[in-house]
Amino acid sequence: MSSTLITGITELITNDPDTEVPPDPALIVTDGRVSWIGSADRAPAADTALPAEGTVLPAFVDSHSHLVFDGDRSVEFTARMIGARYDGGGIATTVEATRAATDERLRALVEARVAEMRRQGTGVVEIKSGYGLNTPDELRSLRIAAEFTSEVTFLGAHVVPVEYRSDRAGYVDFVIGEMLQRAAEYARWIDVFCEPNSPHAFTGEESREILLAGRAAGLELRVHGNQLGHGPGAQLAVELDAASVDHCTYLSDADIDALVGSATVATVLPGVEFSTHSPYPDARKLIDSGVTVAIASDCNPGTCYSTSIPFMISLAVREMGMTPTEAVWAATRGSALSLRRDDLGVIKVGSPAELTVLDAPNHLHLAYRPGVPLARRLL
Ligand SMILES: N=CN[C@@H](CCC(=O)O)C(=O)O
Ligand SMILES: [Zn+2]
Repeated sequence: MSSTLITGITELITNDPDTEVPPDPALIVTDGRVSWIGSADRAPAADTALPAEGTVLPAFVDSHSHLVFDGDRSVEFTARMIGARYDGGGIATTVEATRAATDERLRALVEARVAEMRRQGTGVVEIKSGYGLNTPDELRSLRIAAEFTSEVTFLGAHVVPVEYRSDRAGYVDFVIGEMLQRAAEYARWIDVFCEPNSPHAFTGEESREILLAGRAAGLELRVHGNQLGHGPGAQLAVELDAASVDHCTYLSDADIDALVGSATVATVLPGVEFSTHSPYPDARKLIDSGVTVAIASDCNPGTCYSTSIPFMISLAVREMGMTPTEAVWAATRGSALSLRRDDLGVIKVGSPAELTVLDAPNHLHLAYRPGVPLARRLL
C-alpha cells in the first residue's frame, strides 16, 4: 500500500454534494483511490506529501473524440474561416489518409493525441472509430482505441463512404451486418452521425435501424445529432435511451422538452462551432430547462482539431451562456454521466484518483485566462 497526502489546495472541487469541504482542504490517495478528505491540520500520516499549490478538481472526462485518424485538413479549416460551409464531405479525405496509414503510425498518432489531452488535465477519454468505414480499417481503429481507453465507440455510420455513394441502403446493411458483429468485440458504444442536413450522413430512420442493431449486438447508444440544422437526432436519442446526444447546435423547444427528465445527456462541443464558424448552442436555455449538459472536445481533423478541455470551457462560458462553475461541472461530472460512469468526474472517498490541478487560485481562472496552460494531471 502506498499513500500520498495532497495539501496546498487553494480550492477543492468535488462535485459530490455529500462531501464537506473544509477551509484548508487536503486529501489522501491510497493505491489509486481517494481514501481521506478533510482539513489539512487533521490529516493522518501518509507515505509521501504532494503540495498541489492550486485548485484541485476531478480530471476532465473527454466523452467525445475521434483520435484515430491520419491526414491534414487545415486547408479546409482555413476556407471555413472565410465563409466555406461544413457539410461532412471532408470526412472522405480523412478516410483515405487513415486507410493508407500503417498500424504503427496510427497508434503513434493516437498516443500523441492522448498524451496531449493528459497534459491539459484530461483523465478518461472516449475514442470513436469512423475513419475506416470498411471492416478491416474500422476494426483496427477500434483495436487501437481500445489500447488507450475502455470507452471505445463504433462509428461505422459516420458517413456513407465514396464506394457506396450510389447504394446508401447497401452501406447501412453492411454496417449493421458483418462490420457490427466484429466491432462489438472491441467497443462499448455505437454512435451514428444522424444528420439529414448532410448528404453524407444518415437520416433519422437509417440512424434508428443502425442504433437498434447496435443494441441487439450488445452495444450502448450515443448519437451525433442536430449539428448542421434541426433534425431527429435529439428526440431519437431520448426515445432509444441513448446515453448522450452530442452537438445539439440546433435544438427546438420540443427537443429540449424531450431531453428534460430523460436519461440522455446533451453534450455540447463548443470547439466545433468555433472551428466551423457556426452559431453556438444555447447551453443556458438547456440548463435552465433542467437538461443535463456535458462538454467535450470532439477532437477530430475536420470540425475541431483541439484536445483542450480548458479551451472548450472558455468557449462555453464566453459563447454559450454557461457560468464557469457550470462549465467545469459539465466537463467533469456531466461528461462522466454522458458515459454512464458514476465513478468519474467526482472526488469522494473511494473514487478513483483521477485528479487535475490548476495553476490558479480557483476554477474561475479556466475561463478568465483563456489559452493559458493552467491545467495538468496531479498524479
Ligand atoms: N459530425 C460528425 N463527425 C465529426 C466530424 C468529422 C470530420 O469532419 O472529420 C464531428 O463530430 O464533428
Ligand atoms: Zn464527433
